[in-house]
Amino acid sequence: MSDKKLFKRDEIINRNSKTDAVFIIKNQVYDVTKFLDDHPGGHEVLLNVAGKDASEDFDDIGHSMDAKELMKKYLIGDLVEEDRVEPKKRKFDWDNPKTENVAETSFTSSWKFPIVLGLIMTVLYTYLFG
Ligand code: HEM
Repeated sequence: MSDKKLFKRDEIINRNSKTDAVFIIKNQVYDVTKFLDDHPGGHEVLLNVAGKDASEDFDDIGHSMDAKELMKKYLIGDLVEEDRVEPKKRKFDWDNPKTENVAETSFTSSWKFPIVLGLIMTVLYTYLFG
């Protein structure tokens, strides 16, 4: 445990083989290469998520407390601060708000138009018939 490392998500993507199987669960990095043959759920499920974030898959199974205790043995480190995500949330690029740059709509199609039109009509009505 003393040699815990910090990893970037990019460093893990290619670690998805039988001889090097690493995945992420809740921002922590696990090397399960030596566990593949011993996993009660089989090695295939682990290889399927190797190189990826397995948080949801791990939770979906509803692993026991024993399993959660056992996983500590395979913990090799954490994700670097900027690659972490809030638990239960999918990774989303909040740092790139360019999509918010929506062009200004024309005045006639905006919500202000009917209000202004209504005001003009009211003033006109009062002026003519009031
Ligand atoms: C280091 C990480 C993991 C450890 C230590 C671990 C450990 C275990 C253990 C001890 C069991 C027996 C049942 C239990 O005690 O809950 C189990 C079952 C299972 N695990 Fe994992 N597991 C890990 C990761 C995963 C991941 C990432 C997946 C899915 C992608 C997965 C899928 C399964 C499945 C399908 C079963 C069989 C459930 C059943 O037969 O009902 N496991 N695992």
